[in-house]
Amino acid sequence: MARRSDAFNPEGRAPADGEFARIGRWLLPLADDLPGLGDLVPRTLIDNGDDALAVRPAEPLVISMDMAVAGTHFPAAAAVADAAVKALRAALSDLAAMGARPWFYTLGLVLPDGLSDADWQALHDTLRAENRHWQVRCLGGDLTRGPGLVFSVQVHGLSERPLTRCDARAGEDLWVTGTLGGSAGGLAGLQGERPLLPTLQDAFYRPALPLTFMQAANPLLSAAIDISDGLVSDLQHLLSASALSAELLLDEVPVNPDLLHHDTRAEALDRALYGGEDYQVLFTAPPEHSTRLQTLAQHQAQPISRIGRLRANEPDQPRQLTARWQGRPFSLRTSNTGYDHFA
Ligand SMILES: Nc1ncnc2c1ncn2[C@@H]1O[C@H](COP(=O)(O)OP(=O)(O)OP(=O)(O)O)[C@@H](O)[C@H]1O
Ligand SMILES: Cc1ncc(C[n+]2csc(CCOP(=O)(O)O)c2C)c(N)n1
Ligand SMILES: [Mg+2]
Repeated sequence: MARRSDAFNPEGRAPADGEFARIGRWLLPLADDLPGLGDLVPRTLIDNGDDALAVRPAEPLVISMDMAVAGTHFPAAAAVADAAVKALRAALSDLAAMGARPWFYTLGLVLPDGLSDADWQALHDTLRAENRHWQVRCLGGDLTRGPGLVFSVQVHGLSERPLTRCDARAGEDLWVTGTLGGSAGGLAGLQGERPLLPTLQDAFYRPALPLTFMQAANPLLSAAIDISDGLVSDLQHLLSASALSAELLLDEVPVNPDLLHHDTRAEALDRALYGGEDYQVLFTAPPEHSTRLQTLAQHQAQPISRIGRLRANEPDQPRQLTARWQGRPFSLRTSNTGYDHFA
């Protein structure tokens, strides 16, 4: 039975709008049981509210941390609840890439002055809805005041067989989930560079993670990586880790169709290849699994596209990434190594 400290029952000891009261009112309840969580409920030994959490995982624990900073990962003017969803989904996407099932997360929050009760309520309600949607709970975290919004989300997942970036093999197919480029289109809209379509704004703030599909497909796959920096950049991470070359078939790349309201096909393809933050998963699998993968994807209404093939590196040659588009060789900007926070 988990032990729970009642240190956060302020009962007149702490100011009603102080740190402890806010944690008690808005954050601790995010650890509450959710209907339908079933055996995913962590067996906690020491619950949230103490100095630290203690848990006993029944399977290998898969851990990843992601930060989201106002002005860097989302516009400084973003609503706190929108930013929270993006931060949580970006973090959970690493569990999708590992083929792991989410267990719980911990949440570091830096909040600016002047957050209203309505903002807190929206933050709480949104995270509760996210928890229910992804079948996950927030079991702890940290809260401080600072000059702007920062989220630091550490996700904890479970998997008997976490997928890596380094186990792809020559001759296997390259696949990607969902559609690409929508998040970059949404960001361009939010920044006033093009009209803002609600579907693209959603692609930016609320990426549709392939979590369920990746858990079910895990036994059929050899390697995977989530697309945070951009398809070309993240594919190169996978190729480096697996010491392989690849050819991309650009006509098969699932460009978000809503981009075509305002982009040419070439502009939309560019966002799909280099935009990043779609938080879809690029994965590899032997060709003999392709029918099973397509059937599984259909059952789950999860779009997947086969976008290329892996091959061995030429002897004494560096890894190569080539592409074809509309019947012709297409020159990729392979020097585009994705979003670099310090370049
Ligand atoms: N401060 C740090 N201390 C130790 N290791 C770090 C630190 N920052 C990053 N790393 C490690 O570097 C690797 C790459 O980190 P990165 O944040 O780029 O992860 P990613 O999954 O490739 O991208 P994303 O964060 O967009 O999901 C990870 O394995 C991560 O654990
Ligand atoms: C305001 C604003 N400006 C630019 C971007 C674009 N951007 C920021 S981080 C990142 C890669 C993933 O980040 P990380 O490697 O930290 O996980 C990208 C494509 C944005 N989202 N918001
Ligand atoms: Mg990642």
